[in-house]
Amino acid sequence: MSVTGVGVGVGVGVGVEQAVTLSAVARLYGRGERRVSALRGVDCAFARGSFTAVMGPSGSGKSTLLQCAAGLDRPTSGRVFIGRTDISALTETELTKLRRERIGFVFQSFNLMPSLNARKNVALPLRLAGQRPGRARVDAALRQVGLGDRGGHRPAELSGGQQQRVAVARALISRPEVLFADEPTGALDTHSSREVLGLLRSVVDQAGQTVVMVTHDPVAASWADRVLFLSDGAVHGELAGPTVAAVSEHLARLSG
Ligand SMILES: Nc1ncnc2c1ncn2[C@@H]1O[C@H](COP(=O)(O)OP(=O)(O)OP(=O)(O)O)[C@@H](O)[C@H]1O
Repeated sequence: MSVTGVGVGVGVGVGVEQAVTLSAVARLYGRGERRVSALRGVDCAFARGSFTAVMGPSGSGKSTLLQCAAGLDRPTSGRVFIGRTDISALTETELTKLRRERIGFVFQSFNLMPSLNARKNVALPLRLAGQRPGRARVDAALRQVGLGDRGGHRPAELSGGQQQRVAVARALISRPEVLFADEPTGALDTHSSREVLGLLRSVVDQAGQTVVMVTHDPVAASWADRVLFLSDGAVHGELAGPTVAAVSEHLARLSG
């Protein structure tokens, strides 16, 4: 099958070069008069080893797109591929396994377990999958995010930026192909945001993983290779090599 649309190129198929592909993805919520079309037949793809920001006005469908792409939500129609795997065709059990092994997710609110120290938080996804990760592996993940000396600290003993970096280490411990991040810097100050964005950049540049990040912030988006714009549940253009000014201008046009 072939996928067309912004950022994909006419006739480009679901190939090894794409980490994630959405084909005619629609997501309806509610019934009758309360029916909402959060996504209206979105076609897009995210290349392996790329960093994409997804932007758009409030309610344009950004979080829904991320949730469907990450297998956390199911589209009403259309298909989602992680690599060449059609995740729309998987059972819940298969999808859970795929999410554990091939996908990482980072949320705005960190979602760390308050009673566990950083090391235990990072190890948690592997433990839930029935593995017992060695101390060396967990410490290496914490070192990767610059927190090699904070493994024994609980979330309350860490700054917001450090907590988000623990969340990134937790998402990366399974060495996922794709890291999805929904407003990862939304709760952070400028300095901590820069640390987290630098980390996401290095995940792409040094580890060759793929990052897809929803953000409202043109500065955060300027760290990406590409910005994909959504408006009213559909893709409305993209920018390669985004600058803060170009992103702001495009957003103003979409909102205006
Ligand atoms: N569980 C749900 N039930 C009903 N409607 C929903 C649900 N989730 C999202 N929606 C609706 O779908 C549309 C898209 O929502 P979504 O959260 O994807 O937008 P967004 O671009 O991420 O918004 P924001 O920037 O405000 O976070 C909105 O109109 C929203 O109200």
